[in-house]
Formats: sequence, structure tokens, C-alpha cells
Amino acid sequence: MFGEKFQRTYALTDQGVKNTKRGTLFTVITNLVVMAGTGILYLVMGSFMEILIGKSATTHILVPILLIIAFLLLSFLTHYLQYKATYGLVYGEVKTTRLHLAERLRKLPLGYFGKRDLADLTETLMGDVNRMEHVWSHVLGYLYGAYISTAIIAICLIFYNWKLAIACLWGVPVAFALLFGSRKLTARSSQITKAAAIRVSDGIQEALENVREIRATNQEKRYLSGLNEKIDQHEKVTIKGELTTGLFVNAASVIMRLGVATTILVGANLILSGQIDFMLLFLFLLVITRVYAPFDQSLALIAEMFVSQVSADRINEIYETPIATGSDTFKPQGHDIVFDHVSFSYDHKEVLHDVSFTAKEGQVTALVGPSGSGKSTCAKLAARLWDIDSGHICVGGVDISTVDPEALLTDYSMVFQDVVLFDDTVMENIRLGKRGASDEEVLVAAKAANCDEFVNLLPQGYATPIGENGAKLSGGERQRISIARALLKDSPIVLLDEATASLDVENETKVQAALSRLLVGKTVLVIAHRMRTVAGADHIVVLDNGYVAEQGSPAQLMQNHGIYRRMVDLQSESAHWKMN
Ligand SMILES: Nc1ncnc2c1ncn2[C@@H]1O[C@H](COP(=O)(O)OP(=O)(O)OP(=O)(O)O)[C@@H](O)[C@H]1O
Repeated sequence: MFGEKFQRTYALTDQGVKNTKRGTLFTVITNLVVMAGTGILYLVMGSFMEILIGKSATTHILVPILLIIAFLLLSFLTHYLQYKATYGLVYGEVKTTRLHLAERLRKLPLGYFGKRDLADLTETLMGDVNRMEHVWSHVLGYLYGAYISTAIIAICLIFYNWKLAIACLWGVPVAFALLFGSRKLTARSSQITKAAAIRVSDGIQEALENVREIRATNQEKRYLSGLNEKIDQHEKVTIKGELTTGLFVNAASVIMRLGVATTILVGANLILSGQIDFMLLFLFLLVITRVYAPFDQSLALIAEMFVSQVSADRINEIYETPIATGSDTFKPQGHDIVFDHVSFSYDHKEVLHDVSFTAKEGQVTALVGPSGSGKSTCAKLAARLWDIDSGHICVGGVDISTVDPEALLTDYSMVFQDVVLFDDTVMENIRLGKRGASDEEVLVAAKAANCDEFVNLLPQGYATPIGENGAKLSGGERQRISIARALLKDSPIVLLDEATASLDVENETKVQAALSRLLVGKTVLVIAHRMRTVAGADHIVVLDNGYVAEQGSPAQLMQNHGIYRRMVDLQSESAHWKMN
């Protein structure tokens, strides 16, 4: 009952399954204790009836009083234990699930984030886990407990009188069959509602991220009406979904209650034919109210359980996406990066074909080629941000697919155009390069990266907060912080997306000076957009449409009269036009 399938269906952790078992056990005990209360009532009524018809009572008056006191105490205790087991433990499960998901997301290949965007993933971590929390705490223990206790009670009732037992309980399986029959419909409408909710949060997030562009292009009205439409659609599908669920839940509840009528009818018939006495019918009528009670509570929740399947599936999808794994230690012999017949696809579309080249330690290797030829992809593969389809990528003789990405990246620094900064001080943003670096170390790196001069103009110097993603800094300043980080890390491999392309001349000179300090003696793989910046490279790999079109030193390639030569000529021509 609580096997692997159960765990997967409700996206539970191992501890969560244990908690659900406990919750179920205490629910069964609680239901049986409550049912015992009906027995006591039956006993009291029996004595009362005996007195009414003038017989002397067969049980002493103290017996029911003591039983009632015992019942109240036991009932209080079992309800308390049930509450603790069903609600109390769930908060821990919510926390563990969120931590597991966050840890898993951290290790997922980058390609995964192209499939599910930020709003979508946030919805899983917050919304889907919240929905599951409700199911874990309010549904599972109660429902499974109700199944088991009702089965026990049903066996007892059949033992007493099978005809009355059937009249009393037939509604339960029929009501459940109806609900389970509607499962697909409910799950489908829940999927539609979820998709609509994600469209709304996507829309809001997009508006917040692109507020500058929206204003600059006077798109506010268009944007708002688009968002309005998404919200209306969400409202419409939510109402429709709730109506569908409500309809089935109410129908199931009515069917179950028909059991009261059939019990009275069959019971009256049995009394008239002398097969049972009135007290037995009375007992069944007492029991019936208690048998339905846990299900009544659960019926609406069952529907919620079906709806929650979408959330569980979305959580499971993160758990089940394979992560890049490998050895925790990375001990290469030197830091040459070797691409050996590497092919790679994004979503089954091959974008790199049989790429082979070596980026030697102590040298600058430049990747050049037209836009979309695969330069950035090569750089990302060199750091195992994705895994390749075929071939090998080795660093210092070690195949990087055998190394855990976290261990591997300790030997890499990356300086990309889109610098990521955090809403913290300049000092802390640089310190990210090396965990635990002292203030002195940070300041040395910052000076070497030419950060000093602009940081000293900030109101609190290195202690100045720089706003979300460094909103208060210029492009060149952000890049110098990123170079300072790399200098502080001082790792043997540097991946560089031609960091100076979008800077003005003064900033460019400063960033170049900082870079030249960073690159000494390292294995440098640079993605170059401008030919003049690669003229000083030791080795150039020219990519064209995912193939290596040519490679060699700048001088060799100039003599080849191939793509490289053409790109150099074109860029110097355009520079010439600009000057005229
Ligand atoms: N995340 C992605 N998902 C799917 N396809 C992608 C993804 N990133 C890049 N591509 C595709 O892979 C090919 C190579 O892209 P890549 O970014 O490596 O080229 P590039 O040479 O660096 O281009 P640019 O100079 O314009 O930055 C292109 O066809 C691009 O459309």
C-alpha cells in the first residue's frame, strides 16, 4: 500500500512515507475508538429500553459511566496523536522537499532551464509544494485510515447481519467509483488551470524584468491588455475546474448518504419478518453515521488529491531529470583542454559536429566564426555546463565527463559579457570568487582589475551596496568586478567571452589591462567577436556552422585566405568606412 508507487504518486520523501504510515495508523485507531463510542451509546440505550419496558437493567449503572469516561480520555489521546502524526510532521516534510528540490536544481544541466523558466520553477518550489503539503497533512493519513477502519467495521457488520451491512455500506464503493472515474477529467482541468497560472506569473515576471524596454517602446497599454487577458483566462479555467470537481464530490456524497435510506428500508423489512429486533437496526443506524463521517471529510479532499497529481508530477520531473555526476576529485596533469571529435545537440538538433582542437596551457586560444557558429557552446562544453553527445573533452588528460561539475569548476574562471552580480556590497561581490578570502586579498584583486578608482568614488567605497544585479554600475565597472573575482579565484583555466566588445575606448583600455594580468600563464579560451583582439592569440580555431573550418596561428590563417582572412578583411574595411 505504501510502496514506491505510492511514494512517487504523492512526491513524498522516505521520511514522508514513514510519517504517512504513522498518520494512517493513528487515524485507524481514532476511527475505531470513535466507533467504540457508538457501542457505548448502544449499551446505554439498551439499559434504558429495559428500564422503559419495566425489566431490571442487566448492566450496573456504573459500567456505562466508567466506559464513557474511558472513551472520552482515549478519544482525546488518539485525536491528539493523530493530529501530531498528520499535521505536526508535515512542516518538516515541506522543508525537506524544498531543500531537495533546490539542491537538485543546482545540479541540473543548464539545458533544463531552457525547458522550464524561472516563474515555472518558482511555482514548483512554492505553489506545488504548498499544494502537496495540504494533501500530505489533510488527505493521505485521513483517507487511508478511513479505508482501513471502514474495512474492519464492514467485516464486523457483515458478521452481525450481512443484509443490513450491504444496505448500509453499498454507497461507499459506488461513491468512490464515481470519484475515481472522474479522476482523469479532474486531473486534466487541473493541468489547464496550472498552465494558465504559470502564464500569468510569466507575464508578471516578464513585465518586471523588461520594464525599461516596455516603457522605451511605449508598449505599456499593449502589455497590460495582454496580462489582463491571461488573468481572465486563468479565472475562467479555475471556475470551470472547481465546478467540475464540486459536481462529482456532491454527487458522491449524495450517493453515500442513500445508504441511510436503504438501511431503514431493509431494516424495517427484517424487523417485520422477525429476523432482527429493533435494537440491531438502531445499532446499524448509529454505526452508519460514524462510517460515513471520515469519508465525508475525505470526499472533497480526494478531489484535491487528484488535482494535486499535476503538482506531484512537476516535482517528480525535477527529481527524475538526470544530473551530471562524477568523481569528487579532479587531479589533471597540467591544464591543456583537448576537444577530441566532439559533437553536441540542443534538443536533438546537432549544433557542433566532430570538433577537434587543443587549447594549450600558457596560451590564448581564440574561438572565432560567424554568429551562431558554436563559439559559446564550445566554451560551455569545456566547463561541462552540458554533456556532449559523442567524442571526448579532456583537461590535463582527464575526461571531464568523469568529474563532478562542482569539483571541475574549481579550476575554472569565467568572464562573460553578461556579468551576474548580487544585491550586496562591492566587497562581497568580488569575494564570491574565493570563499573565505580576506578583505586584503579582495582589495589586491580589485586594484589589479582597475576597480579601485571607480569604487573610491562610491559613497561607502567597497562597502557600497550595488543594487539588484549591479544596477547602479556601468557596463565597464561590472566587467571589472567580474575580472577582479576571476583574479581572486586565480584558477588555471580562464574562459573569456570577449569581454570588452561593448565598452567605450577608455573603459576598454582599463578592462584590457586588468585582463592581461588575469591571463598570464593560464589556459585561456576566448570567444572573440573582433578580429583585432585575436591578432595576439597563440592559436585560433575558426568555427563555421558547427564545424572547425580552419585552425592555426593568426599568421598561418592570414595566409590561408579562408574564413578568418575574410573576416579580418571585412572588419578592417568597416573600420576604415567608419573613420571616413
Ligand atoms: N540554449 C540553446 N538551446 C537551443 N539552441 C541553442 C541554444 N544556445 C545556442 N543554440 C543554438 O546553437 C547554435 C550555436 O550557438 P552559439 O551561441 O554557440 O553560437 P555563437 O557562435 O556563440 O553565436 P554568437 O556569436 O552570436 O554568440 C546556434 O544555432 C544557436 O541557435
